[in-house]
Amino acid sequence: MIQISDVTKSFGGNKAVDGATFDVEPNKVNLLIGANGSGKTTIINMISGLLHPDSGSITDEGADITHYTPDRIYHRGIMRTFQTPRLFAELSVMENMLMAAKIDESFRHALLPSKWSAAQREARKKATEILESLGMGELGGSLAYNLSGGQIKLLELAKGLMARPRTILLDEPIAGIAPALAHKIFKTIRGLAASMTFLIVEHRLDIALGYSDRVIVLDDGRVIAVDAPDHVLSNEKVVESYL
Ligand SMILES: Nc1ncnc2c1ncn2[C@@H]1O[C@H](COP(=O)(O)OP(=O)(O)OP(=O)(O)O)[C@@H](O)[C@H]1O
Repeated sequence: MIQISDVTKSFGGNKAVDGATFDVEPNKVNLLIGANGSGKTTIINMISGLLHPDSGSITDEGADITHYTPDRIYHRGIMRTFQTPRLFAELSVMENMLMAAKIDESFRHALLPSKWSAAQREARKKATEILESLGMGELGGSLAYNLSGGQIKLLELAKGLMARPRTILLDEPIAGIAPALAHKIFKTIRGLAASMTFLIVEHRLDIALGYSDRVIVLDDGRVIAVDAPDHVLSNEKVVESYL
């Protein structure tokens, strides 16, 4: 479980996150919502090590990761995606997937060509499985710049899964995606939550709530509610601040 405890982060005089405390429960789809500028992405950036809190702490399975660098966070099994996908447009879908593969430490240190090719074969197999599970099995050879907006979002998720994360932080995974594909992305997330933890920032509540287990609501950098998806929209504080 990831625990965010009394975390504060300011940019100049602007308190983006102001004493936020909440848990990211394991094997659940945890949804993080709030108005524009309420601090959601800043929290994702702090959990993934891109930013560090001014005060407060972040723990993962009891370990204090508050000041870990992004690569240490990644090697703990915490993976993130970005609002704007970061792909290599000139490379194929499969090549993008292979770039995201986590090479086992022993292979990195051994530097034996035979081991590298074994690692590559394994990564390619894993990439094929993930692409197929997301209905993108046919697209391995396509150049990333030929993908639709929805397929790009799916590839971003697929790349995230290549590192076999325990926890995955998704920043607006369905922004700008047509409803049918958006539902498909969330259905996939729902299925994966049996063996993985999700913390998802998303504005499209009409879709996201139906696939979430719990909702954390931010207002002006503070957590104002942690509620069940079917109660959150009638929570007075949430209606007042966000809806
Ligand atoms: N690097 C930065 N430098 C200065 N101010 C920042 C920076 N990052 C975020 N902020 C400010 O911190 C506040 C919270 O921003 P953040 O991006 O975390 O909000 P958000 O809830 O993710 O918003 P959105 O829903 O629009 O993505 C905003 O006032 C924003 O302008």
